[in-house]
Amino acid sequence: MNNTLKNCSLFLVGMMGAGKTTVGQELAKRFNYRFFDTDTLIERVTGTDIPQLFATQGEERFRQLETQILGQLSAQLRSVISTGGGIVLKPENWGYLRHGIVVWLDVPPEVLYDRLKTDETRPLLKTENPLETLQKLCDRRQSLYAQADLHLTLTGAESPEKVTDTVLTQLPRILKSNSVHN
Ligand SMILES: Nc1ncnc2c1ncn2[C@@H]1O[C@H](COP(=O)(O)OP(=O)(O)OP(=O)(O)O)[C@@H](O)[C@H]1O
Ligand SMILES: O=C(O)C1=C[C@@H](O)[C@@H](O)[C@H](O)C1
Ligand SMILES: [Mg+2]
Repeated sequence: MNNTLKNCSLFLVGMMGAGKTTVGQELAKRFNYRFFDTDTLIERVTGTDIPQLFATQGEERFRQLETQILGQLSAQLRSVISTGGGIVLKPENWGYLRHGIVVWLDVPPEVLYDRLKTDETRPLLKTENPLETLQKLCDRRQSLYAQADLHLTLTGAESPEKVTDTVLTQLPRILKSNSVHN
């Protein structure tokens, strides 16, 4: 199992609520790799939670910190790295993501809404119509997430373990076709 990734790292991207943190932890366990989560690390270095950080310092500051943390993590080998939903927005972040294999967990906005409707920790969803916000964000980001090496189209009914199994099944094909990692 440890050789499956040829020692490089795996980055999970996708919308908020897609399961990056949940599935990332499971993947790290299966590989016996270290697990990092950019959102958690931002909270740790700032000593603030994400809603508070957005409220006091704004999204732009959050995005700067996100890029800094991603840059540091991109030097890690043998790690699974779950990112924040907006990591794909900055072109420079792709320079870092390209240090590993990038997997897009693509979950319909209706499912994301269902998972997050009672969750208070996503400041971008503090709108009058969070479902519509999710739909718009999905539309706007679609072509950015599509730069991932592996696109998993999910219904939302798959368990985190099942999503993990699917990633593991697909990885050999991705590694074969991705000469950077060979
Ligand atoms: N495959 C799944 N099936 C059912 N629920 C799930 C699944 N994956 C994640 N969840 C649930 O959805 C919620 C959001 O999951 P998670 O925090 O892993 O998403 P995320 O992609 O990391 O979001 P963010 O970008 O905001 O960090 C959590 O309550 C989690 O338990
Ligand atoms: O989709 C986004 O832009 C975000 C997703 C979360 O993971 C956090 O990074 C933050 O709430 C912003
Ligand atoms: Mg997360």
